[in-house]
Amino acid sequence: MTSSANVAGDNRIPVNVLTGFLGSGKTTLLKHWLRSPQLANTAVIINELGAVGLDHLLVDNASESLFLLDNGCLCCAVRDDLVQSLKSLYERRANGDVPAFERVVIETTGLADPLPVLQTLMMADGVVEHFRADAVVTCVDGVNGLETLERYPEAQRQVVVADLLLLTKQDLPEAATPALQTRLAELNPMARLLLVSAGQLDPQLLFDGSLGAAEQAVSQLLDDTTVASGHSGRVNSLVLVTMDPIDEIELRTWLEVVTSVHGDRLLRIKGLVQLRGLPQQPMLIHAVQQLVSPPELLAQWPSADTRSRIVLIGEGLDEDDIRRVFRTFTGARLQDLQQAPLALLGLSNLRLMQ
Ligand SMILES: Nc1nc2c(ncn2[C@@H]2O[C@H](COP(=O)(O)OP(=O)(O)OP(=O)(O)O)[C@@H](O)[C@H]2O)c(=O)[nH]1
Repeated sequence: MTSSANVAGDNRIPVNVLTGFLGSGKTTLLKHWLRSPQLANTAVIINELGAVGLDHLLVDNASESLFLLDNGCLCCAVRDDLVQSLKSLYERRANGDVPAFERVVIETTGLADPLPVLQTLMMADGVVEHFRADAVVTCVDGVNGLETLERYPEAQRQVVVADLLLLTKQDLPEAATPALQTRLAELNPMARLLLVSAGQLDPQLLFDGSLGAAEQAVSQLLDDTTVASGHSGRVNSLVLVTMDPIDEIELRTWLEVVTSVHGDRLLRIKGLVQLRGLPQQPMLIHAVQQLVSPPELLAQWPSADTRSRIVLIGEGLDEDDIRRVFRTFTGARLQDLQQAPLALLGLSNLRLMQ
């Protein structure tokens, strides 16, 4: 089965699950895709870990159908909320409250096991009547991917369930492709594999019938007993929030220090930072394990909130220690968040936002 245009008599709205481990390039791909005319009528659901969702701010979706499911992992205790969200999305579409989208893309958290998400799409009452699971797209980090596959069962399951595997970051000299490709072919020989740089991939692929659909991938995963299941369970996240502007050099130094001190226990940093002397233009920072991306000055803040917000995800991160080191390097006073600052997997509330 392939995209809606090719499924005779099936008028249900196709849903693509976009998954991949932390920092593998999902949002980069999504941003690129949503600029293309083929995906102009696409509703997007972004599921994020951490007490402060940022990805939805960074995706400049031309349509108004962009939703954030934050603070919990779709595959865990909050699965019912995905059902409610899809039902509500469909009702709002029927009532003309949101544009008449023709496709949905769900970007999972980097730690999601995609199987329960797909099972929800395929079986939940109120969902299967209106939506059908289409191709699963999995990003695999071309730099860290091999090691990540060995360390994290989530990453393996994301690969096994894929119809399309995208090996990202091919522009980086650190990209270690051949061994990783061999491993991916072992885990999922059926999936199509493409090499990608900076999210540059034509979304026409979703429509042309060349990909499988999620059903195949799911049955493959259910049959495959060699793939480890579930969450590794050691991962936590925390967020640093401050109203104090931060010196750029101090910020860059802190980034180098925190990534090297915590080594491979630190999986992900992303944040928007208000620099001293530049109140109108936030700096976007990203690190994936020890690879720090060049910080990027954005033209403007994506929302009215101009506080610096930095999300860190890792294994057993000591929040007090990280806050102390951040204060030491930047001098910034950190806020205590109203919501629980440590958003453990699946324990927080899920909500639907526009
Ligand atoms: N050089 C290079 N950098 C990339 C590429 N794809 C993603 N990145 C960078 O990798 C970092 C993480 O990319 P994202 O697209 O945010 O990854 P993600 O999978 O959405 O991350 P999470 O939502 O945290 O799981 C960012 O700094 C991106 O700019 C690529 O193909 N080449």
